Amino acid sequence: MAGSAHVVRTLREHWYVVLPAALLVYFLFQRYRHGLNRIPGPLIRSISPIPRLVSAFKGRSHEDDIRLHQKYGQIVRIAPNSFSISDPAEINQLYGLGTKFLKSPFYELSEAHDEEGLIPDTFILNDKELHSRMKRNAANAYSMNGLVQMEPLIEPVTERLIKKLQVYAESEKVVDIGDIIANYTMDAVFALTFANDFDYMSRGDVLGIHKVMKVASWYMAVFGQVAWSHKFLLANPIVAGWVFGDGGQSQSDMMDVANSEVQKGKTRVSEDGPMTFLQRLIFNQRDNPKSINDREVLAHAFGNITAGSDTTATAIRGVLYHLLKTPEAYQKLIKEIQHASLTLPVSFADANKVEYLGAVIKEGMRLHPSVGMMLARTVPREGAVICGYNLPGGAEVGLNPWILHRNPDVFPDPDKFWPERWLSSVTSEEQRRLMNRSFLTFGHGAHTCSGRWISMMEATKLIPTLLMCYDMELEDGGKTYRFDNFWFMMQEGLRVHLRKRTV
Ligand code: HEM
Repeated sequence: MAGSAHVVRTLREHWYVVLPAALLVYFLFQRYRHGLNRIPGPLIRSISPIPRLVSAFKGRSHEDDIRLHQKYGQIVRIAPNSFSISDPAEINQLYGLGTKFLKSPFYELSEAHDEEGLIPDTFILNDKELHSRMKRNAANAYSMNGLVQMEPLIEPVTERLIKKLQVYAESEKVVDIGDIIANYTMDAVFALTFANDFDYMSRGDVLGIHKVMKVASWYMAVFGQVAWSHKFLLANPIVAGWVFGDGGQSQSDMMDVANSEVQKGKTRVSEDGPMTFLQRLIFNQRDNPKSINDREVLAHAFGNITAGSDTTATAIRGVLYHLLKTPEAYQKLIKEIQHASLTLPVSFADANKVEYLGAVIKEGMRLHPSVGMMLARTVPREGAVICGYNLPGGAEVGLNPWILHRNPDVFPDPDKFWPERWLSSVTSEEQRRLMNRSFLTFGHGAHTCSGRWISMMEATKLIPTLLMCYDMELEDGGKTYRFDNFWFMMQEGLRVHLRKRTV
């Protein structure tokens, strides 16, 4: 006892030697364990997660990561245990249908719990069996047939949008169309999921969802870099309650809308005609009660709201901004829309046939994917070879859509908004196949976005609708448009002049 007390006293007295020595051992361990020092990247990133945390905190990590990839190549050690990949050849290994790479602890920061435990949101599920069952039990609601039945539910929302914009066009006032689009996509996803919306376009963020999403995505982007910290932060119910409150009135308002739609689904007889997402799930439950339980029905429905509103708004804003910044593309698209003789309300089936519209939307989503950080996965226990390097089990790896979409080997002149690159008359089939394989806006494989066709439908209907009603011009050439990267690349300041279109 006396001996160990003496050691402790000596260490304490010589702290100025002991502390730096301990830090040095820690840094050396971080850098050299499993031979990870061979993987390219800045020295500072290999010994501490703090530089990565700072980069994420500033909201510019996509710019830092692009510079790192330009300097170090297709695999970069961006933190001691985290590796960013930019080689499309690795997409299948990381994300393909049979992949052994699970979602990394980064995603634990968006887990939510209720009295029964973890809410089964497919976005965060690492339990493969439950994840596959959840994907299956809602597959028909997200399918093309499901879309056809949901499409009419969006029309009244679009009508309200056009009326609202009309006021700005008549008064010749500049409008922040980006803000209005965020409220439009919220109303639209509520309408197609529950048949009812909360008129965000007139009343603003009445349920507080935009605010919660902003805080949640900031939290995920920053603290996700040190995911172990989550258990001391929002994973603690007291801290979470202090930050988000108890949901109160908003939660009960949403539950009222959901319960009423569930009741309608239970008493509905025919499957024909317009049908909400929620009613489709209730039909599935009626057909096969074991395939989906009540909790799963609601997890899917509320998941649509959080996963499908801001993401779609970000994508549509990105497409519009780049289109308005590129007069040749803008003029060409207007001509193509006129040539196709589309009529209001624009149907998805008709608009989908306008090849150049599809190319514009895809190009906008390429240049501005809604997610700007890597889709992080954990290397399986047995380890893996990635970009020619051995990575140990437990390492975090991923591809970032923002970076991959700027890979000049896949997308020549990558910073240019050039919709023509997607056309078969311009780009070879082989190159387009590579581009399509590398298009990560909606993720890939096992966890690919369930709602991608819903958002494609919204964009494909809305962009021509806006162009058919208005001539649009960016205020000051788009100087007020900006965005930060907090997982979502949400923009601000998409301000435009609107004029009613006469021809
Ligand atoms: C342009 C709009 C959208 C974008 C860019 C987008 C993007 C993504 C991405 C990148 C993922 C995969 C994340 C990962 O692998 O880590 C994802 C997953 C998901 N998205 Fe979307 N999304 C969009 C719209 C929607 C909509 C409208 C819905 C529903 C109505 C939706 C529902 C989901 C769901 C449920 C998942 C989880 C799927 C799974 O993990 O199996 N998304 N989304």
